[in-house]
Amino acid sequence: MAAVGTALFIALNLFDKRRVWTPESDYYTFREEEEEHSEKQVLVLGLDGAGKSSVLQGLSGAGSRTGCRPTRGFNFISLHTPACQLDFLEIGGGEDLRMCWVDYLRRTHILVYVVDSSDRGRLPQAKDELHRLLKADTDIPVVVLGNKQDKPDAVSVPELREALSLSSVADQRKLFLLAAQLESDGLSRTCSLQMFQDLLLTLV
Ligand SMILES: Nc1nc2c(ncn2[C@@H]2O[C@H](COP(=O)(O)OP(=O)(O)OP(=O)(O)O)[C@@H](O)[C@H]2O)c(=O)[nH]1
Ligand SMILES: [Mg+2]
Repeated sequence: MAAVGTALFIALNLFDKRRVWTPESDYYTFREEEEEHSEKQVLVLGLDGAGKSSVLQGLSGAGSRTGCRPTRGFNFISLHTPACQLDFLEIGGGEDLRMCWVDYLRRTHILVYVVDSSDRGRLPQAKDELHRLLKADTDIPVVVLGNKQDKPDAVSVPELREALSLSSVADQRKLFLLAAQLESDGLSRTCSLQMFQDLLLTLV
């Protein structure tokens, strides 16, 4: 049991520090620069039903947003761009999963936080969860997507800024608020997914 525990610890340590073990020598550290250019992690969070999976589906070009089921655990897609590979990790927004969100900030280059702009009753909760994340990591660039702008009861972008208390966020923080609506064919009008992707590439 102890051996398994030790092996697991070493494996986690190696993964975390990006090192490999060579039998004849000490740890060999990967050339970090090389890695940094190739893969960037984008963490996609937000309350359940906000539209995280739909965004990923749109980005992957999989088409219709209809048919997304609630994410019970994780959802992962990779986008290959000329500049780098963007690895998107969505963690489901259910109450049980929100507790582990902060644990994933550490290995992330950008946080995308999706909000259902039409779910007025849960905007205070969306705000609290967002600020919990902002407090847990004070550096990571954040893109807030005010989603479902197509719905008649959706709050406007200035209202969303107010409801999420974004003006209270420190000036030096890289924080963007974009309006989004994912059409049922997977395209977005107010915030084109291409524009969103381009923004992410400027932030990594
Ligand atoms: N009208 C409208 N509906 C949307 C939009 N984006 C997503 N939806 C719908 O909202 C519902 C929830 O979307 P999901 O993408 O599954 O939400 P999620 O954030 O991944 O939810 P969890 O995985 O449960 O955390 C689905 O029925 C989508 O079709 C949008 O822009 N407009
Ligand atoms: Mg989902």
